[in-house]
Amino acid sequence: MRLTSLYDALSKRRTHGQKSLAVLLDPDNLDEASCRQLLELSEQHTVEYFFVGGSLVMNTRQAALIRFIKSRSSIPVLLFPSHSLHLDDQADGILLLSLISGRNPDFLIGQHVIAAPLLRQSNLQILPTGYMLVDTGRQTTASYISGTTPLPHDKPSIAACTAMAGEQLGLRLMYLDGGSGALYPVAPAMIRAVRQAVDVPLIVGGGINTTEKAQAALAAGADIIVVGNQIEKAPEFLAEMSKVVHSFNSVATKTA
Ligand SMILES: CC(C)=CCC/C(C)=C/CC/C(C)=C/CC/C(C)=C/COP(=O)(O)OP(=O)(O)O
Ligand SMILES: O=P(O)(O)OC[C@@H](O)CO
Ligand SMILES: [Mg+2]
Repeated sequence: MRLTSLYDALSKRRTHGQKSLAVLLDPDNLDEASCRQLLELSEQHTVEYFFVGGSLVMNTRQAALIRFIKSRSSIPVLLFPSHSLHLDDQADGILLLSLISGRNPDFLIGQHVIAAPLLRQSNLQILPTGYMLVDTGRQTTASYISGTTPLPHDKPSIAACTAMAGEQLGLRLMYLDGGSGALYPVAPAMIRAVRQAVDVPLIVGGGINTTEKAQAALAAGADIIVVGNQIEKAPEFLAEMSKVVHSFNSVATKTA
């Protein structure tokens, strides 16, 4: 299995306390003009990763979207797939999610069995990721589609034990996700508990739509924050998020 330069870079950043910004691009919501604008903004303001995916992917635009990004940007593209149908060799890597907050065997291992031979043949770098959906005020597409109950938002110890089990099973990243457009983001107490429970890099997303929410997630221990909806609504929010993440890094460097 390709465990990978992307993963090495990610863990090196974590070791050095360097935080990262991932911009989530949903093929269902992005036309070429908006994508072009986001690529321009990401040239002016540092973005470490593009995540590409959506809970449904109702059209065949994903391939064209990735081709468009790869022809114009050197920022790594990571697939964020909701299904084994959504593989695409043009991307650099894949967050190979196992939905460990749920008890649906299809999303714990079933989709992975179908994807395994295709992944073996592809050039995608594989990032095995413990994916935890967290209840953040309303049912999200991801929890509905996967038919799973998200983690209760005020039970950090359940999240910590879930992440611990995922790490013991060999997963190399953890992703705490409040879901697309969450009413409120994953609680800092939960992020802190997971951060203390495991050593692997921690991704946090869902409902990050203000500077304060981004700062709170980073201060609680997120290594990568993911922002989707708010950048779809207001592209200039990308610049704001880049500033938050990278000013956090410069403070960390100065105090190291
Ligand atoms: C093994 C492979 C290749 C796939 C399985 C992947 C698994 C286990 C997925 C977990 C369940 C799931 C449905 C995750 C959704 C992840 C995702 C792409 C979220 C982003 O989409 P949203 O933005 O939340 O949804 P909308 O499309 O509603 O905006
Ligand atoms: O779209 P938002 O709410 O930023 O969520 C991003 C992502 O974590 C959802 O899976
Ligand atoms: Mg979306």
